[in-house]
Amino acid sequence: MKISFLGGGNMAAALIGGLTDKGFAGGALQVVDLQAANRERLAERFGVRAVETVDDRVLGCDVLVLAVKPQQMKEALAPLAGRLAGQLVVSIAAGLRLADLSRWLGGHRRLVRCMPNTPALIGAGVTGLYADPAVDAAGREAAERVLAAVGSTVWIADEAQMDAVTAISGSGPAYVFHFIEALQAAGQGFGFDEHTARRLAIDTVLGAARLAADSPEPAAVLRERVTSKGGTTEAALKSLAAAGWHDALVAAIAAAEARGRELGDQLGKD
Ligand SMILES: NC(=O)C1=CN([C@@H]2O[C@H](COP(=O)(O)OP(=O)(O)OC[C@H]3O[C@@H](n4cnc5c(N)ncnc54)[C@H](OP(=O)(O)O)[C@@H]3O)[C@@H](O)[C@H]2O)C=CC1
Ligand SMILES: O=C(O)[C@@H]1CCC=N1
Repeated sequence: MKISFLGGGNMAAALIGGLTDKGFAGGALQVVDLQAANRERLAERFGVRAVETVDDRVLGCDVLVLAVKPQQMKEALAPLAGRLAGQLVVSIAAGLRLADLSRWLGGHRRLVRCMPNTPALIGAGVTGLYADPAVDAAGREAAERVLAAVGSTVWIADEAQMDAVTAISGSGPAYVFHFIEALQAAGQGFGFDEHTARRLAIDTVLGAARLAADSPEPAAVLRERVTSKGGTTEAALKSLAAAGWHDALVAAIAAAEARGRELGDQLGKD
């Protein structure tokens, strides 16, 4: 399968890294990016062909992944309008709706909207996918093959819910990294050196996530098992509750979802 990427930034690099790790040959992958530094890094690291503008070789792919920022998409797609035929187009852009992408592409309908996340780089991503009803089973399978190579996949029945996927799992790694930062900073505040504090923080998150993934029990039960009556965890959780931590996190995720819808509304007007 030949895959071209329009945009070679953070997320494209994560996907390309994950795909080459999984045995996709760098020679079957191409990237278009405006930044020479990105092109050089991707070509050197993964052996992909990296070019500044779309050419016939880029268009001669089976799957074209749209990986520019939502605000850059309309302009980036202009040179492609009317030049696509059988290629499956997979957009990873937050907010942008298939109807708008299709219009900007001159009516192309072999379109799948998906939302991966950066752990794709190590094959540990999760991606939500939604296909235009015009996409056949082979098109859905091709999209799934690309994204399943870099983690788990979930098909979403209603395109409107893609903004919620974006808010939970697309942006989600940032919330977890923020949590790790706080755990590590607290450790360093207690006088641990950076390495020790980092290990304590990261291995805690890793272990807890693996336990949650392997356990048939809900996270709430696992949390209660850590929380001895009158103990240290109870003290910490009371402090978090007093600070409104749970509600703040839920509100933050709602803000991300709303921003996705807003991007779709604003950018789709053009
Ligand atoms: N980062 C993440 O965790 C995730 C991101 N996404 C989505 O992925 C997309 C890319 O995000 P991200 O990788 O973070 O963004 P980046 O800004 O890192 O990457 C986008 C790249 O595309 C380049 N570019 C802009 N216009 C064009 C063009 N016309 N032709 C070719 N290349 C172009 C940009 O160059 P320049 O810098 O000059 O503009 C930049 O290097 C977004 O739509 C985002 O919503 C989805 C899931 C997770
Ligand atoms: O922050 C963003 O808009 C993108 C989409 C999901 C993760 N990063």
